[in-house]
Amino acid sequence: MKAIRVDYSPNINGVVQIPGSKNSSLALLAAACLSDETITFKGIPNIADFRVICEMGEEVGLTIKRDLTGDVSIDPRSISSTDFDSEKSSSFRTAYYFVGALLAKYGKVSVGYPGGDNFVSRPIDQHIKALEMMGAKFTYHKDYYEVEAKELHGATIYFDTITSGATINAMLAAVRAKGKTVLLNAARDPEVIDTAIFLKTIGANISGAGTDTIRIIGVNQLTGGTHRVIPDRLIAGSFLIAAGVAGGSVTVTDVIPEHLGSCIAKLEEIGLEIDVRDNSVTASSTGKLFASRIRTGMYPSFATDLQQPMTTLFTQASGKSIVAEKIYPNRFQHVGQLRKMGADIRVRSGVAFVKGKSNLIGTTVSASDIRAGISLILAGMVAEGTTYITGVEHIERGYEDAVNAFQSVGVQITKEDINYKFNNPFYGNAQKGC
Ligand SMILES: CC(=O)N[C@H]1[C@@H](OP(=O)(O)OP(=O)(O)OC[C@H]2O[C@@H](n3ccc(=O)[nH]c3=O)[C@H](O)[C@@H]2O)O[C@H](CO)[C@@H](O)[C@@H]1O
Ligand SMILES: C=C(OP(=O)(O)O)C(=O)O
Repeated sequence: MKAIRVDYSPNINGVVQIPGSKNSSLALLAAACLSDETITFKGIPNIADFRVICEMGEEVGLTIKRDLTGDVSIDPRSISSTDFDSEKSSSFRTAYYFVGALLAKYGKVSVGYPGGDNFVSRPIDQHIKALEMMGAKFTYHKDYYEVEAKELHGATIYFDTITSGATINAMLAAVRAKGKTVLLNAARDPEVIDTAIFLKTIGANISGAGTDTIRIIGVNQLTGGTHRVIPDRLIAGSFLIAAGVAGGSVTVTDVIPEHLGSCIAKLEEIGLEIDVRDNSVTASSTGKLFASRIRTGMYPSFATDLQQPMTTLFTQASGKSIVAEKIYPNRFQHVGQLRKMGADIRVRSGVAFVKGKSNLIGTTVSASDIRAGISLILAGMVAEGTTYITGVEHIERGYEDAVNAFQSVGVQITKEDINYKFNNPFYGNAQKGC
């Protein structure tokens, strides 16, 4: 079994170059299929989700190639089928974007049910509602669903809840649909804007992305083009939080600081010194960490994907902190693992009450999802002794090389095969039973 090993690493220091955003990349890879020519993307991270999309795409004739410079080219002209393998398409979250992107052109798409990080409930009713209002018909099977539309038409769609996924999916479907689509109560996330900017580059008629009303007028043809993916604000935020947990100073470069607004403001409140430049942000500890509260929300509110690393930071702040998780009220799988390391956290009805400062102790813990994994790496940096984190495959869905990135700021971290350690009495620190 692979595990990430983290040894006590106080006072981290260094610079991390932030890669392209996973969440934008997942939307863009599907959006490219709307084109009638070849698309080139710069900055798509080589994460597990990308690799599975390449495999899934290859099976239906969708050619996705990465060249030696890291650029990814996609040629949608060779698509010969729109029946995606259900197992592969269920191994990540966003296979549903291929429905939105391919439906107008091909009239029928089948994919597996969405996978990705499991927060108990992640409905897709707003995706279904939007596509049905545009004329799509869903048929549900045990492991996959089929979506058909003789002709997709524009519609005025009001989202009952703000959702980045359904906003992007409806936008993809509307680009080649007949007539005008208006999306009301749309998500304003940077990834929505990035997808819209790319689509406009290749000829889509979209206005209003970044506001809560997006208008799309369907077009018949889209050209090729080149687009650079926006930087991953969630990786950047996690490294800034890391400086608070371990102490020291971390600079994240190649970022769009505006995307980190709520995170930066919170870190300042908690006691970190933040220096914002044109395309970099530095977080430095001041030796003080104040207890605080966060309430997650859709952009520009505090991102749910930074809630888990922030919870680790609160374990190191003296006093009582409160974490209200409003997007995924069950996104607290990391809490049990942090408690195993000595954290004092209670969860009630979607709210975590964190009492700090706790002296954490290294042990074997398990990452249930990407950000839970990151929160455990951060905890391992200040825990006494050694922490082993299993569930590495979850972390690798979102990070190309988390170990290398954390090493670059001085964290003592490696990826190891831990089976032999469990069976070897000389490795007393590696405990079983995660
Ligand atoms: C690949 C990707 O981009 N993943 C991100 C995306 O997920 P994802 O796109 O799945 O999340 P959404 O923005 O859609 O979800 C926001 C909220 O809307 C709810 N909802 C969503 C769709 C729907 O049909 N019905 C519904 O009720 C969700 O349960 C959640 O409470 O945004 C989440 C919220 O910022 C992030 O945690 C994920 O990292
Ligand atoms: C929840 C996440 O990812 P996904 O939506 O891909 O499962 C995440 O990136 O934290």
